[in-house]
Amino acid sequence: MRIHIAADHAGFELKSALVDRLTADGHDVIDHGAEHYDAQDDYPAFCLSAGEAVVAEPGSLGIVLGGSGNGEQIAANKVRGVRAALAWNETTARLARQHNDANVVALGARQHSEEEAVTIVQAFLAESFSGDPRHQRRIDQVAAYESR
Ligand SMILES: O=C(CO)[C@H](O)[C@H](O)COP(=O)(O)O
Repeated sequence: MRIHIAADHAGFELKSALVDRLTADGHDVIDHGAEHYDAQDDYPAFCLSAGEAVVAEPGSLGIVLGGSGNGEQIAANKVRGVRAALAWNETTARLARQHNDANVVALGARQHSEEEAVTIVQAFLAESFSGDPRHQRRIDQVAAYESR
């Protein structure tokens, strides 16, 4: 699967670990920065770039990383067509796909061990949208608002 990943300084180390792990899992991972560790960098441009790439390439998924994942989720969700979910355990990661058809997952690198974060991301990537009409209806309502 094609995966677009992005992180600021707080998620930088986890991003490197995820690029290695997900590539080893057979995914095609595109890194949208940060390219280097810079303790003063800002997350929006990286997350917006990953979000735009996900929307431009249907079927791909995105991962945005920061200290909490909150700002990264907020930024990614500004891209029309992005449904970014903040996942904080395997269940919320799976539900983001099953119920919300999330195409981007946000994670707080300061909230998890590396192993925990990898497991959460792998759970997100392995899950599919249920296609249940009640979930689709709700997603469509949000999309209708977004396209006004
Ligand atoms: O999680 C984040 C945004 O939601 C950022 O990674 C976090 O705010 C960065 O903090 P600092 O500049 O103090 O390292």
